[in-house]
Amino acid sequence: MSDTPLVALDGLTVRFGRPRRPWRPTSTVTDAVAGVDLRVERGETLALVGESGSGKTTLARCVAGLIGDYAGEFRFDGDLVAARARRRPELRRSIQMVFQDPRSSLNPRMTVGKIVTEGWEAHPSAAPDDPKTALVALLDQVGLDESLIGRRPGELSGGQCQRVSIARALALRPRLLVCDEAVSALDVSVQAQILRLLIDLRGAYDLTILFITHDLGVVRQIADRVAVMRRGEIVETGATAGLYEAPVHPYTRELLDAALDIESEAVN
Ligand SMILES: Nc1ncnc2c1ncn2[C@@H]1O[C@H](COP(=O)(O)OP(=O)(O)OP(=O)(O)O)[C@@H](O)[C@H]1O
Repeated sequence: MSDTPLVALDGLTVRFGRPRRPWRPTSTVTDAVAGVDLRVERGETLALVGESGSGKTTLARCVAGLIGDYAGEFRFDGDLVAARARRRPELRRSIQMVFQDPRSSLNPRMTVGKIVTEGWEAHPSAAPDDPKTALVALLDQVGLDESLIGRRPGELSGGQCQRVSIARALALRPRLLVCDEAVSALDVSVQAQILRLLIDLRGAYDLTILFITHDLGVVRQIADRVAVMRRGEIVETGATAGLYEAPVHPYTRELLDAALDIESEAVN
C-alpha cells in the first residue's frame, strides 16, 4: 500500500470578496481558507471541526471541486491537481460529496432510481453491465428497499433522502467521500444510523472520508483523526481519542468545553 496521502493540501487558500480599488475604498476580502496544510490518509476518516464561519464548508467544497479558484497546492493520490484539471472526469468521479440538507440536495422531480443512476451517464467508466441489478444492490447496501425506486424525494423521510444521497455518491465508486454536515439535519436516532452506515460502507468500499461537522459528539463516533479549524486555519490535528483527552490548542479546549456544556444541559 502506498504511503502517499490520498489528499495533501499545502498552503490552500480560498479568498472571497472584492479588494479595495480607488473607486471602491472598502475591501470585502476574506480568506475563508487561509494557508491550510492538511493530509488525509488512505482509508481514514478525518473530521474537520470548528465553529460556524471557520471555513470548513469552503475547504470541503474546494476539495470536492466545487470551488475552482484557489491558491496553494492540492494533491490527490500524489498528483498535483491544477484548477483546470478539475474537469477531468476521473478526478470528478473519484471525489463525491454528501451535503447537509438531504432534501434540498436531491432533485425533487427525479425518482430515486434516476437520482442514484444519473452519474453513470456522465461517467461510463463507473457504469455497471446490469444497471437494474446494480441499482437494487446499491439501495440494499444503504438500507433502502427497491420498492422506493419510483418514489421522489418529497415522499421520503430525511434519513431515507440521506441514504439516497449516499447511494448516489457510491454509484460512482469514489475514493474520497466528503461529507459536509451530513447528519446535522437529522434526528439523533437517525444520525446514529447514518453514522453506522458510513462506518460500514467505508470498509466495504475502501473509502477515505473527510467528515465536516461542528458536532464534537458525532466526531467521537466516526473519526480516526480530527483537524480543528479556526478563522480559516488549522490550529490542531490529532488522533480523536488523544484530542479529547489532551487538547493542546486553547481553541480546541474551548470547543470541547462548549460541547460538554451542551451535553450536560441536554441531560439536566
Ligand atoms: N460564496 C461566498 N462569498 C463570500 N464569502 C463567503 C462565501 N462562502 C463563505 N464565505 C465566508 O467564508 C467564511 C467561511 O465560511 P464557511 O461556510 O466555509 O464556514 P463554516 O465553518 O463551514 O461555517 P458553517 O458551519 O456555518 O457552515 C465565512 O466568513 C463566510 O461568510
